[in-house]
Amino acid sequence: MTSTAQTFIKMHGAGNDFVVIDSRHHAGGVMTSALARAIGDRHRGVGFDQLAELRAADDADLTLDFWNADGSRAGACGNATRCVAAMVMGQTGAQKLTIRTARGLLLAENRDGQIWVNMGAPVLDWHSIPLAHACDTLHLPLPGDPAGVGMGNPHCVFFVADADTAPVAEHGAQVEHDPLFPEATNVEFASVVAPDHLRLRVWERGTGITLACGSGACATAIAAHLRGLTGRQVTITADGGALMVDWREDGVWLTGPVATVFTATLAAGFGA
Ligand SMILES: N[C@H](CCC[C@H](N)C(=O)O)C(=O)O
Repeated sequence: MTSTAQTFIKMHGAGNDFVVIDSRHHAGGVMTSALARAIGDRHRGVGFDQLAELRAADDADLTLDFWNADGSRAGACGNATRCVAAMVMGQTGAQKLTIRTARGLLLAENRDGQIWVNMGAPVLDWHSIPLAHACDTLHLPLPGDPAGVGMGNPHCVFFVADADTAPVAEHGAQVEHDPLFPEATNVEFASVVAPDHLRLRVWERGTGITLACGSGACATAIAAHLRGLTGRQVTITADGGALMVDWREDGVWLTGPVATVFTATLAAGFGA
């Protein structure tokens, strides 16, 4: 891939930014951890919170794989899924898409121009989040009484009086690698604005502070509802914009703004 120029699309969903690479014509895809890390370098590469690679799928409209800026893989990325779904729907005119991801088959729907993605059922058992040992996942044995929720990736959600003053960088970096999370974790700091409105700031595993996180918004909405703080439909005000989460019987639906920034080509030999 490094000998021929590689085209990519820069997109963001509520400021959570992505490099999207369309490898549907390359069986198996082209991305590697080292190349993702090189592209993800905001000084020497392009920069992104996640890189999303599209690949062909036998049993779905497309396959999506996600990488973090440090070159690690992410099992889920709600905002990139929304962005890619909007892009492909724009190309083909499809109103619905099935998307194969590491967490299973997801459904995206265009409802009056708004792209919704069903992120699947939340994971609430300790073993599958995964946690290192059995515990009450709604009240993890950590200072600050966070909740643990899996959305195809692990989330540790702290409810705080005011998310705006939460020590996201310091506390987030520390909790990300707490031994309770054998695969590390994304970390959310949320405060309740109203029974249908949360304020959220996020520290993402493998990336750091981001302006929004779709799976984090879903995990936060689930934890808030299970703790009796909110209903099943919430608006989540992240630093980069507002996301909406609707926990229905068939899964956790997510929507929010989508933007295409530019299309460009990596210089031949980049990352070699
Ligand atoms: N921004 C993404 C989540 C990335 C999660 C990733 N940092 C991980 O390692 O799980 C989202 O919109 O859901």
